[in-house]
Amino acid sequence: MAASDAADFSEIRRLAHELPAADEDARARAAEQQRGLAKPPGSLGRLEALAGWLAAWQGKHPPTATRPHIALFAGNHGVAAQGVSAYPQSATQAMVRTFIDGGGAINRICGLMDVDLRVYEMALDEPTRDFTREPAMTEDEAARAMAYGMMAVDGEMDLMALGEMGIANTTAAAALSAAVFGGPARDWVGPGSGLDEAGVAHKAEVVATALRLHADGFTDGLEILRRVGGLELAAVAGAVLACRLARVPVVLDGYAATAAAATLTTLAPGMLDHCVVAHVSAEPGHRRLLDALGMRALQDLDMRLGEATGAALAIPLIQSACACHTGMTTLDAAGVTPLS
Ligand SMILES: Cc1cc2ncn([C@H]3O[C@H](COP(=O)(O)O)[C@@H](O)[C@H]3O)c2cc1C
Ligand SMILES: O=C(O)c1cccnc1
Repeated sequence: MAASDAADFSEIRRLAHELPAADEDARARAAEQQRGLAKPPGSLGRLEALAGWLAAWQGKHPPTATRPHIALFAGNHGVAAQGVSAYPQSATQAMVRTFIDGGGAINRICGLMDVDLRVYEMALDEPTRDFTREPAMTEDEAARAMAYGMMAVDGEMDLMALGEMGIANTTAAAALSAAVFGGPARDWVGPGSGLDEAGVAHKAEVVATALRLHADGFTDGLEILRRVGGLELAAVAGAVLACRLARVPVVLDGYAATAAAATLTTLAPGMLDHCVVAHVSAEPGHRRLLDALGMRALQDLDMRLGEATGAALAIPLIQSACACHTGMTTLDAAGVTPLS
């Protein structure tokens, strides 16, 4: 899909109404196969459901997880000027350089497995506008950022993990979550990369100011994303949409990535059914957001880093689900039958 195909909101809204549904036949075949494997039924717990989920959203049985891909989008935020992060905006660029040099946590995790990690730097010297004063992006900027995220997706990959890097983006995540699901700003903010209590209270004020300013403009998820999101968050949302269209199941990272994806839920029912959330972040808003979305994370590791680290850790879990599903012997072949 070319960026120009989706570079305005009306086209993106149209795409959201043409989403492929799950392949229930593939899911049923997966469930059938699970029943015969050499283990007590249900004993692999959520790994069994993961195999069915992969089959349903890839539209094939058996499912595969041999070509996983990680897209890490980086962008800068004008709202950083409000003093909402423990780190300066320049840390975004410094960390992108670190990822390219191979020294980030995400690089070390990826080094343990065969996964394609790509870092997408989005005009770091042109931050979004401060959304306590005006919308972070114009429609054109937001739609282009979404289209950029869409271009990270192709039908060759069989699993896509999505993450972000952008100083102040947990402030944007809080504003996005509050705009989509309601509730006071203080319910959605947390320390992010390391604010103290006074810092978190100030961050809540900043988010509350933005929510008041934009309240009348929150007409749907795309307007929410444009007003209080960010470039890398719009790219995550675009990639989620493109993965659905390309039949690539998605692993979302932590709070920021999930909040970006959550904006799409206003566009069509079941919008995130092809996604799993890799881990529940220690950033407190993430748990609240998962409850609001009705999603349960795969892991709870007290991590609060972002940069796709949680999503990367979920890849071997999903590969394990697939390996058991496709490679185990059957109860019959093992000569095992239950007593009754
Ligand atoms: C050195 C460093 C590495 C990071 N890797 C991810 N993040 C994470 O922290 C940022 C969000 O936190 P806040 O909203 O408090 O700025 C994002 O860039 C996120 O990916 C990092 C942050 C820092 C400082
Ligand atoms: O969960 C996240 O996405 C997160 C948490 C803290 C800092 N940056 C990102």
